[in-house]
Amino acid sequence: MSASFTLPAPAKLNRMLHIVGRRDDGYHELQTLFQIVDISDQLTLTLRDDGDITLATPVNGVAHDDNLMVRAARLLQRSAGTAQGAIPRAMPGATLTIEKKLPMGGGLGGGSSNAATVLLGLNKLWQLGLSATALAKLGLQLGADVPVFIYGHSAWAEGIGEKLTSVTLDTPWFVIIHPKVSVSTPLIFQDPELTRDSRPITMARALQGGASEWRNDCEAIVKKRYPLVAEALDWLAQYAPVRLTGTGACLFATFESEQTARTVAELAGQRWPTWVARGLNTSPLQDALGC
Ligand SMILES: C[C@](O)(CO)[C@H](O)COP(=O)(O)OP(=O)(O)OC[C@H]1O[C@@H](n2ccc(N)nc2=O)[C@H](O)[C@@H]1O
Ligand SMILES: Nc1ncnc2c1ncn2[C@@H]1O[C@H](COP(=O)(O)OP(=O)(O)OP(=O)(O)O)[C@@H](O)[C@H]1O
Repeated sequence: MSASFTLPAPAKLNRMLHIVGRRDDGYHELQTLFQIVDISDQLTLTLRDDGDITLATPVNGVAHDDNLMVRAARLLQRSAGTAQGAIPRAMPGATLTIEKKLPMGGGLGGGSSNAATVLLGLNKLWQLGLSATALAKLGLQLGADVPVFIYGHSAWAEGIGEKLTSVTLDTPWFVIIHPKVSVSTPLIFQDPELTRDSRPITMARALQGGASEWRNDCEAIVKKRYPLVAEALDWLAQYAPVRLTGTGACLFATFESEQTARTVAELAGQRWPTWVARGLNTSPLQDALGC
């Protein structure tokens, strides 16, 4: 057994996001198209036999025990160590390191993706043999976006983002910019002016796209509360159709040509942190794990 894995934790974009209701527990019912893109954090998971879970590379602003990587590892350890019907057993541990490239709280799902990579990677490193379904169920306890990274495919999502159907999307080039402001997901979802009553549509209709369907219902309120997002969006919209991903703050513009994307990214890069990314239909994580 290999004692160490280095694995990617890619970003996602919400190509569209509609809010169709609110549950009694405050969580929102969504309809969204997730697409994984080819920019990633890089994680290394190394086996240790003393049972400890340690993150050796602290992430700025996130306490060790709150880090979604550490929480994912401990959750898996607890759950596998006390599996129903099995004799409780001593579990191995892991040292985790991360090379963080994705912005935090940007709507690119970085934290959720880190958690998914830890769950899939340690499942293999610890030879647990848990199914993707079991790992996605565990992951959902950590964040609404974890399951899509566990399955690792473009997906139509409903519920709070956990009812996933694999789909195949076009794979354009994206220019992603971070308007240098942090948007709080809970605050946007609590905002009294948020649109929560979009009419549910079918997956087939969503896949046909079109300007009125491929919108993000969080966008108007995020623009209103965060003028820096509005400014960046209006700037980028000069060049191509632009949308917010998740609850922001990141914005993405869609291009058919890599060269045009790179030209616009160069201009954007003079004002904001900017990435050029290609849309994918399968995640580089699943490719690396040979799933
Ligand atoms: C907006 C999206 O990025 C779309 O992909 C996700 O749904 C957010 O996923 P996430 O960051 O993993 O969110 P979580 O950590 O699960 O939730 C953060 C907070 O956002 C709110 N929240 C989140 C997801 C959802 N469907 N409804 C909500 O109301 C809840 O107040 C929650 O406390
Ligand atoms: N490993 C981690 N990487 C990033 N954020 C983490 C991590 N662990 C915990 N967090 C916390 O989670 C918060 C959300 O981070 P994340 O990068 O997932 O946001 P996001 O891109 O907006 O995600 P989403 O699109 O799912 O809303 C961060 O502000 C941070 O406090």
